[in-house]
Amino acid sequence: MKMQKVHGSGNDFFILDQQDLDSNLTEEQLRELTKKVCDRTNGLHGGADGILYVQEGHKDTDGRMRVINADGSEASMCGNGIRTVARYLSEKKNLNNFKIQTMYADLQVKKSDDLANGVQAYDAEISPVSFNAADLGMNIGQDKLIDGKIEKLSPTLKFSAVAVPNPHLIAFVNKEVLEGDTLGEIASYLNDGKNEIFPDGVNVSFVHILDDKKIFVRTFERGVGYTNACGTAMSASSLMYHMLYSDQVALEEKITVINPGGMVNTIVHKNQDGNYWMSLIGNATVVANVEINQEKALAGNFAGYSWDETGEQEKYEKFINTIKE
Ligand SMILES: N[C@@H](CCC[C@H](N)C(=O)O)C(=O)O
Repeated sequence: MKMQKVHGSGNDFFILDQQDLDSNLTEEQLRELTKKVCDRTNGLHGGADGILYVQEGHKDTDGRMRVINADGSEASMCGNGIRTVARYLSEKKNLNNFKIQTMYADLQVKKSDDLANGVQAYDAEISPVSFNAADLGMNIGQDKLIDGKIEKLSPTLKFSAVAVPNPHLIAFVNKEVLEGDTLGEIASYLNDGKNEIFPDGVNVSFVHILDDKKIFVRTFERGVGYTNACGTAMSASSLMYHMLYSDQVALEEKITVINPGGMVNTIVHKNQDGNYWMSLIGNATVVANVEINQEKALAGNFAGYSWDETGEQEKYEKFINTIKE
């Protein structure tokens, strides 16, 4: 069974095309395979943040992406991942500008200019956007939360909750809080499977404004934990940056988003019916082409797997070093 090891901003995944399966997978087997392959300790070549499962899409699209988190839970969307799936389908079907079917929307994707030599980039639509508690799976006694307190979580921090369409809880913080333990403490509680605020969990991000139109986003993801980056979180954070700091960034203006794994650019749009959507532009790096035995992998046995590196990771790291200078 073939797979690709990929990443967007260091948020890493295995792309698994249903057409490359040795035999069909049940839903339970897909979840179990993901947990085994992505395990950071005993998984495949250092594991991953999840599996991006690629299937044929319905007639208005050129493919379908399902997002399986490292813990086996399924998410409605993956911003870093859809850029890598866009590249995979672009190269498989010789496309440049097309739509990918996701759980709640068919999303436009297109190839973007390379970020540097050997660092390919794609532009992905992030939508739909909702602030409604029902769409967020949020129970706080009110329908929306925009720059408001949740006393049970923090006496001081102010949060915004937005679904893009997966759920995100976002707070703007200073550098000290950004780098501290509070994010992990709050996110671990909200993803414990028992709390009443987000019973289905939520991706939690702390955002620090670095400069005009430049932010740093650190994310603890539902179903994964801390990741190098979360594309939907960076998009949601960009939207809240525009809404709460509109003097710094207007609609249609490019925002530079830095994260522990690299960077992306985002643009916040508002369409004629008043709904927001974002463009998420960033790398789509193929680290290696992989071959494993599917039956053995389901048992967590990766003996004899092949790992054929593309050389792109070295070029990505060289690019990132120029960003961090
Ligand atoms: N890292 C992804 C988001 C993956 C799903 C998320 N953990 C969730 O459960 O909603 C991204 O780049 O958006």
